[in-house]
Amino acid sequence: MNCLSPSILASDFSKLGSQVELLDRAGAQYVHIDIMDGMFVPSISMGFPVMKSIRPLTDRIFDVHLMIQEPERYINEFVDAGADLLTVHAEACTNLERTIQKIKEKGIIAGVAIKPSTPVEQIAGVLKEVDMVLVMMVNPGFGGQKLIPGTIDKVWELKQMINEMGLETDIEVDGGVTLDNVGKVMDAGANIVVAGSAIFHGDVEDNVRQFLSYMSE
Ligand SMILES: O=C(CO)[C@@H](O)[C@H](O)COP(=O)(O)O
Ligand SMILES: [Fe+2]
Repeated sequence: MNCLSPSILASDFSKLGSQVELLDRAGAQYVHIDIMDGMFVPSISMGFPVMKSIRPLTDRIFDVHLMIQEPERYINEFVDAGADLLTVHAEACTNLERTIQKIKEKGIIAGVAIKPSTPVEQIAGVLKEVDMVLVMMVNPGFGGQKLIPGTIDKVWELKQMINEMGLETDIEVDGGVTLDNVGKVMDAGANIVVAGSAIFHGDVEDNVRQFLSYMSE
């Protein structure tokens, strides 16, 4: 199934609650929550209190993208804060297999993410264990960047690998996705689309609807 996951990093934080309600009303299936620790990536974004405060506002899937070093330290806390889907970076884990196992033991959806410079082969060993692979289309750390064209080939490559292994793993693309390039990334094999700055400008509800109608074609 194709799903849209608007990234609230690009939202107006002074009215975060009403913006999340708006995403829900417009039909976005996921809410993408970027967690940055100032170590794995240079920036610091938000944490448990923010997640807890918006959790009662929607039943949509909380798609939590952990850009933090050694994420295994905080899995329990993110689940308690309302995560439905936890994605950890392959580059950030001391023991990737154990981290994924720990997420799955909590009964939620498990994802693994790779940076643009990380080859898909690096996650071949955990593909059978995860529900989703997040392919970064920009270097993680900031919203509003331009999609790096070579990353689309990585999505193709990953899709092929998933098919060859007889799996049905979801592929999420994150960073620089707009209405102009969403067709290309979906043709390459992505079925979950993160969009931040392309959603949070002008009429947010209308932007969500435009993405959704494009993605259902
Ligand atoms: O994880 C990240 C950035 O590190 C993303 O989720 C961005 O927040 C997406 O924003 P846009 O590139 O769509 O503006
Ligand atoms: Fe993200």
